[in-house]
Amino acid sequence: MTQHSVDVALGARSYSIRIGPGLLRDAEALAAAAPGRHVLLVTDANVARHHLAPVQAAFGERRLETCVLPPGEQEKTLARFGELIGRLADMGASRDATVVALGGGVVGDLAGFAAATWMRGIRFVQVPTTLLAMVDSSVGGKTAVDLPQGKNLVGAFHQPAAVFADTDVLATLPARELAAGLAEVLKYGAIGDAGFFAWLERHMEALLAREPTAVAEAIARSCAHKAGVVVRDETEQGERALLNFGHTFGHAIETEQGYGGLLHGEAVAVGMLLAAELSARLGLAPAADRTRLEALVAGFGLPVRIPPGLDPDALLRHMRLDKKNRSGALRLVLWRGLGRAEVVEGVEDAAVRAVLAAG
Ligand SMILES: O=C(O)C(=O)C[C@@H](O)[C@H](O)[C@H](O)COP(=O)(O)O
Ligand SMILES: [Zn+2]
Repeated sequence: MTQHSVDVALGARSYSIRIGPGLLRDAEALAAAAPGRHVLLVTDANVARHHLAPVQAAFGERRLETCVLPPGEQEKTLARFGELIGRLADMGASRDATVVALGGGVVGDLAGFAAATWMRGIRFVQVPTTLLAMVDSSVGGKTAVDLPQGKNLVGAFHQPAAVFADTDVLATLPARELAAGLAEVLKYGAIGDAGFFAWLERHMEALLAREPTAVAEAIARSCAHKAGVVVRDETEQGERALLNFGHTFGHAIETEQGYGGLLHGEAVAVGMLLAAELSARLGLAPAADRTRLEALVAGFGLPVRIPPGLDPDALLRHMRLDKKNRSGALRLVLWRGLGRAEVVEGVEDAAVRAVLAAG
C-alpha cells in the first residue's frame, strides 16, 4: 500500500505530513512526536468510539490526559477552548507538553488553539480522522474557535509539529463527511490546478468508492498544493487567501445556520458555486467552467444551492465580518475559470446580493 509524505518547509517549524494506512498503530512514531512528560489528547465521542484505544496506548497512561468532546461544529466555542485550557492547567502542563488532536477539523482547530495559547504556545500534533482534516485543516497552522457572529473569528496561526493521516480510518467515515472532504479537494483543482481537476473528474467513482490508491493520491496532491501555498505565505498576507475560495459565502451560510446545518465542506461547495456564478456574471470566468464545477460538486453528492429559508441580507451581513475584508470593504476570492482564482475588491453589494438571492 502506498505511503506518501509531504513536507511543509518552514525553517525551524518545518514538519512532515505522513499519509497512508496503519499510522494510528505506529506507536513508536506517535510517541516520538510528543517527547515531553505531559500529553493532552483531544478527540470527540464519535472518533473515540473507533480510534481512541491505539492512540492512547501509543502515549502510555502515565503521561496522558484525554479530553473527549461532544462532536460537531457547534462545539468549536470559546467555552470548550476554556475547558481545554483548564485541563492543561489541572494536569500541570509545562512548556514541553504536547497537545494531540485526534479528529476532524473541529477537534483540530480547538486543540490547536489551546496549544497556540497555553503558556504562549506549546507543541501540537495533528492526527486527522476525516478526509477534510487530512487534506486541509490539519495542515498550515490555522487554529480557531467560532463566535455566534462569525466563523473562526478568534484564533491564531500555530503550526503542528507533525501530521499523521491514517487512511485506514476513512473506511468508517460517513459518506456525508467523505463528500465534505472532497469539496476541499476539488477546491485545489479549481483554484490552482486544472490538471488535478480533470483527474478528479476521471476518478470520481474511484474516490466515492474509497479506492485506496486514488484516495491516497487525492490526499497527497491536496496536501502538496496546500503546503506550497503555506510555505510561500504562512500568515495569509497574499496568496494564501486563495485557499478561501468559496469560504466567504460558505462561512456566512454556516454562521446563519448557527453551525448546526451544512457541514463546513458542504457550505464551501455551495460557496464555490456562488463565487463562480458571481465571477461568470462579472465576465471573469467562462460559464462552461462553472458548469463543469457544478457537475463535479453534484457528482460528489454535495449540495449545489443555498439551503431554503436563509435570508440573503443576513448572509451579506455575515460576509461583512469576513477576515479578508479591509476598511469595511468586501474582498472576495473570485474565479478566472478552472485552475485560476484571484482576490477582488470593490464588487458591488447589489451583484453579491443578486447571486445570494438566486441561490
Ligand atoms: O488554510 C487556509 O488558509 C484556508 O483558508 C483553508 C480553509 O479551507 C479552512 O476552512 C480555513 O480554516 C479557513 O480559514 P479562515 O481564515 O477563512 O477562517
Ligand atoms: Zn475550508
